[in-house]
Amino acid sequence: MRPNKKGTRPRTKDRPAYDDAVTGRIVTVDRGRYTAVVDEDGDGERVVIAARARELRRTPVVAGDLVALVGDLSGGPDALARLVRVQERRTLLRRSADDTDPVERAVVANADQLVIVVAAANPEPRTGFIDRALVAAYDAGIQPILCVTKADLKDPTELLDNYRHLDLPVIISRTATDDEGVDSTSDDGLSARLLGGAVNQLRSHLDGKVSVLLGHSGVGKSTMVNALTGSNRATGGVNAVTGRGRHTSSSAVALKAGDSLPGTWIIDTPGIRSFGLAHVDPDRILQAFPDLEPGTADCARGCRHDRLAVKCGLDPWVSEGRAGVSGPVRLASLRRLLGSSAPEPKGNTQEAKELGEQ
Ligand SMILES: Nc1nc2c(ncn2[C@@H]2O[C@H](COP(=O)(O)OP(=O)(O)OP(=O)(O)O)[C@@H](O)[C@H]2O)c(=O)[nH]1
Ligand SMILES: [Zn+2]
Repeated sequence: MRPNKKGTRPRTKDRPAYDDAVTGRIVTVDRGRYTAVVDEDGDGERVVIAARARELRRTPVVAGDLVALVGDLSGGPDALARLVRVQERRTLLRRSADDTDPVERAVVANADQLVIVVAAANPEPRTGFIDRALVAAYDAGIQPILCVTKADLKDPTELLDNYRHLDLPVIISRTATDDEGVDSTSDDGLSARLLGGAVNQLRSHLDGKVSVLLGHSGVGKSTMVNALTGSNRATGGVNAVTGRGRHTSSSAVALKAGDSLPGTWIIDTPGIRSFGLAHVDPDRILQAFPDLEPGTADCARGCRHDRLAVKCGLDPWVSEGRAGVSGPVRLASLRRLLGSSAPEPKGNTQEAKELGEQ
């Protein structure tokens, strides 16, 4: 019998088409296991654990990714599905380990917003950290939002002066003493009563969107996340499985916010404290400083605008006050970022490493 050529040929050359695949959203990745939500906001919403198909071995899959799943999609305790495809990403937040590391790492896929959380005091806010996060957000095409916590400890006006020129929504949070407050508990079990108005303001920014929260340890991030997601966590479902209580790795975790529109996700990034920017083009860094950018019009061609630049147009731009009172601080910040993404002059490697910690 002659073999039927057509019938034995695989559906595509290298891999089957998986017509029966179901779409899931990755909520976290832990030691080769991918936790996804399928039938999101539907009656059959459930958590499915999957392993990556062999042909995807080299493709990074991160929180926020939309993926195709086949196999056992029941969501039962021992069920293991197979992750066979990653959908094209709308956005991809990336970092490199430090500014000298050319390997870029995917952090979160398909985020709409990056909420940069800093405390007004305790710990002291670092503009270097905010600036790095802004560059990473702009580079990824993600809208940044600045959330300043602990405004009860210190007035954040001076900090915020640095960012007045940016199209940057700012939310100022603090504790409340009266019944306007929302009680919340941090992941370490410390309780705080946050000003309800600030929590609601942040909530309205997050509604219907996928938002990444980024902040140093101790700024009050988990207190805020729990204030936003609390009621939903308590009812179980997705968060009973993906809540940080059971989560041991330091990778990003997507959480559903309680009482919010469908499609609202908060992605917490417990292990990420700094953003190396080795992967970002210096021109993109400059774009994160729209208060300074026009000052480069008079630069010589090829000017790097960094601390070694001669006759850089940014120097008169700032000294003439055209970038406002915060101009000198902003220029110093820009130059730190440019200096560390550009090829380092010899002998400065240590400094670049330290700046990576900012
Ligand atoms: N004064 C004041 N304290 C706050 C505020 N928000 C949170 N805290 C307290 O700050 C401490 C740290 O808060 P966490 O929510 O644990 O901070 P975190 O950013 O999640 O820190 P890690 O869990 O280490 O990542 C806790 O004692 C909170 O109760 C605030 O607005 N004002
Ligand atoms: Zn210049």
